[in-house]
Amino acid sequence: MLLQNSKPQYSNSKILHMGTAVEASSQGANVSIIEKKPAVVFVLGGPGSGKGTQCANIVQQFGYTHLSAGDLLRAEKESGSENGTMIDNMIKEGQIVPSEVTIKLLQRAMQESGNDKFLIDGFPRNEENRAAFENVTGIEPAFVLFFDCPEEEMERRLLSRNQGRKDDNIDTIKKRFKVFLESSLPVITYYDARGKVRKIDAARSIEQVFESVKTIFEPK
Ligand SMILES: Nc1ncnc2c1ncn2[C@@H]1O[C@H](COP(=O)(O)OP(=O)(O)OP(=O)(O)O)[C@@H](O)[C@H]1O
Ligand SMILES: Nc1ccn([C@H]2C[C@H](O)[C@@H](COP(=O)(O)O)O2)c(=O)n1
Repeated sequence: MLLQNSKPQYSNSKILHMGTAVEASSQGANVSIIEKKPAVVFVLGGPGSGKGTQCANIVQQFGYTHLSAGDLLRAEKESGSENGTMIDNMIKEGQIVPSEVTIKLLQRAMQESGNDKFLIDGFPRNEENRAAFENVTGIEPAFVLFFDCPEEEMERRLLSRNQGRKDDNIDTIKKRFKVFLESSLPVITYYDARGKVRKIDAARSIEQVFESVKTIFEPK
């Protein structure tokens, strides 16, 4: 098993129901994104492991659309949605928002993008996210990009991120680490058992990490 043999930093170790498919609006065709069988890469790793940073590089070089589940949830909260208070509370506590909410946001963003290849960053975050996405969309990821990074390094990065995020404080960071270990790592283990995990040593410079990432996306 990849996660066990290659000394991971952590060793302990939901978009459309065909019936609820969102119809294309801005792209002209009334075809749901799911029917187009998009390529999906899940981008996972602990808080601060560098997922967003590397996704920006992948977008530039390989033409994917980057969808950050966290960014979509923050934008939904800011939009004054009826779920705003719930989302805000969950984020402050480092907890995971119910799959139904996150999947709807991902579904809409995929539909509106017009693209057919997606980096889904920070999702699935737990078994409920994973199973619901699969059930609702029928989509299996092409692979899972896993950024493996020690907690101390992730903590350093988050505390100096300086983007005004409410959850980048030490109390919430500790809660996020706990949720990552208890709920998110099992999802990575699930995909690893199916040969889908591409693990990257994320404790290096941004440039070094991207060199490794490129080898995964470049055509063989
Ligand atoms: N390889 C790296 N070396 C040093 N700093 C990095 C590296 N990668 C990202 N950073 C910095 O660390 C911080 C966290 O990175 P980023 O936002 O990409 O992480 P993330 O995994 O998306 O975090 P989250 O899950 O909290 O959204 C940012 O300030 C970023 O500039
Ligand atoms: N699938 C997800 C992704 C994110 N969230 C919430 C909880 C996270 O702590 C927060 C920030 O996510 P990040 O930007 O760090 O990826 O957003 C969630 O509930 N479900």
